[in-house]
Amino acid sequence: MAEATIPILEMKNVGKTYSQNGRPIEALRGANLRVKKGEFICLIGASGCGKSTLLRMAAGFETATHGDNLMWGVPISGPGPSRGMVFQDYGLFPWLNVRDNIGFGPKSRGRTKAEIRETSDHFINLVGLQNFADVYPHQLSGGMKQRVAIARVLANDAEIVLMDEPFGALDAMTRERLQDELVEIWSRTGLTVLFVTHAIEEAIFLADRVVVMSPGPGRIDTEYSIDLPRPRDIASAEFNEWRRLLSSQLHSHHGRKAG
Ligand SMILES: Nc1ncnc2c1ncn2[C@@H]1O[C@H](COP(=O)(O)OP(=O)(O)OP(=O)(O)O)[C@@H](O)[C@H]1O
Repeated sequence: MAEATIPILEMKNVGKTYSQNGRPIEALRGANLRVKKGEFICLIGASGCGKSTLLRMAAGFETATHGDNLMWGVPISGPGPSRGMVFQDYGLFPWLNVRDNIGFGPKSRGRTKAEIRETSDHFINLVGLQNFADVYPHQLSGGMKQRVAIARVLANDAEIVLMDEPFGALDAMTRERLQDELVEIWSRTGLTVLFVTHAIEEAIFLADRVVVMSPGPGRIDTEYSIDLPRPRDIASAEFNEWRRLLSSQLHSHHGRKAG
């Protein structure tokens, strides 16, 4: 099969049962997901529906209890640099400047000084931080930290970036700015992104495809391709139509009428 037709990430009938004080907790049942290279996928759903579990399985931090969890058709057997996790606090090393944060992965994999410099400069340019290479994380804005975090996973050869509610704790204005920046980096780099969120609007703004999950046990319910042109206008009638549709779908899971 040609590479283009193999999904970068594929879950086939994946289930996950945790054990909590000897009691089984079925976090995920029968999940099927195909992610194509370059797609931006948002996972959305009520608390406890297995979003983080699914993301952590894609990262290789968790193993499936049953089913197949594949990258380029090969079983994922543990964490690896090709799947880069970006954490809510960005996980930057405060004692390293931007260049050294980005060069950390290549350095720990034994690359030469010249190679590390070339790689970090390449990704510094890619995310537009040329003037900030020698600056430390505490001197950066939230948006810049995000750019460093993404450049760092890219410099580590990530093909897919996994993000678990990275903007969950931010005020609305910062959040909107970071969403804009993320879409801009994604469209420029051809990255594949799997992004967990609770926020309907965020999912519609970011995603090519929104995957709606539901709890008890966690499962994938429905997928929607968001066919709105980019950059997306959150005030448009079409955007509102998506907001209404997803809201009513999510609220149907816990019996509340969508407003
Ligand atoms: N390490 C674990 N051990 C035991 N149970 C777990 C573990 N991780 C998650 N669970 C349980 O699995 C279920 C799914 O959790 P998960 O964190 O994947 O959901 P989520 O949709 O990401 O939730 P939230 O939106 O609140 O972060 C929950 O019932 C949770 O309590």
